[in-house]
Amino acid sequence: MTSTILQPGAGVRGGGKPLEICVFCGAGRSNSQVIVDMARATGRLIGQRGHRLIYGGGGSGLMGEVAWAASETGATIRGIIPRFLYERERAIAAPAQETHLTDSLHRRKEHMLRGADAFIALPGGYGTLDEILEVISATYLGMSEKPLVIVNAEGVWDGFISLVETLRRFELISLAGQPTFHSVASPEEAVSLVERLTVPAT
Ligand SMILES: C/C(=C\CNc1ncnc2c1ncn2[C@@H]1O[C@H](COP(=O)(O)O)[C@@H](O)[C@H]1O)CO
Repeated sequence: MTSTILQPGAGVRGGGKPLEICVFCGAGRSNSQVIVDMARATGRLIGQRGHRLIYGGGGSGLMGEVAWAASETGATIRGIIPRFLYERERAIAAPAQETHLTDSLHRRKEHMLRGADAFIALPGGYGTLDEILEVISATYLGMSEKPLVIVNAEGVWDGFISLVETLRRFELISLAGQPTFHSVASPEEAVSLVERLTVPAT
């Protein structure tokens, strides 16, 4: 995908190029303040470092937290949401953004995968898990080289990471090829890693 060159004066701290960072996370809010804070920190960092947010378009739950924090720090936002979820996930309560309505969850994922330079996954439920697996599958099958960084806040992804390790140990997942995802402990590490691993097309 292509990314826009920054105008003079605008932009990414440290002189890098702005990235389209797609954040996957729960539509629910979580009962953990640590997780909510990490969602907000992720959105804030994306804005503070001059990147753009792509996300699921919701205005509530962790999705809403990421989007509002990104918006408050000046990020441009693209929300991609299926029509049937628009009301249920309170897209009306989301910050100003370019909203892209799709006909299905499948089309939403296609847009996210095509439009982003990199992916950050926060805690979430089935939907987040599904999005993580979509990116991992594309990387595993050699169809994508875009990095996926999982923020393992409160150890919510421990079970998933351990399952992948087990599948590798039994050689049910190939050990060859590039890693299909990275796991970090904090939003700061996630955004820094994404910046390091991503070379947007010019
Ligand atoms: C059983 C699995 C996936 C099936 N479920 C979903 N697939 C795709 N997207 C979904 C699914 N359930 C909810 N969503 C949407 O994803 C966003 C995050 O949801 P979360 O469940 O809170 O993480 C949200 O917009 C959901 O509506 C596993 O393969």
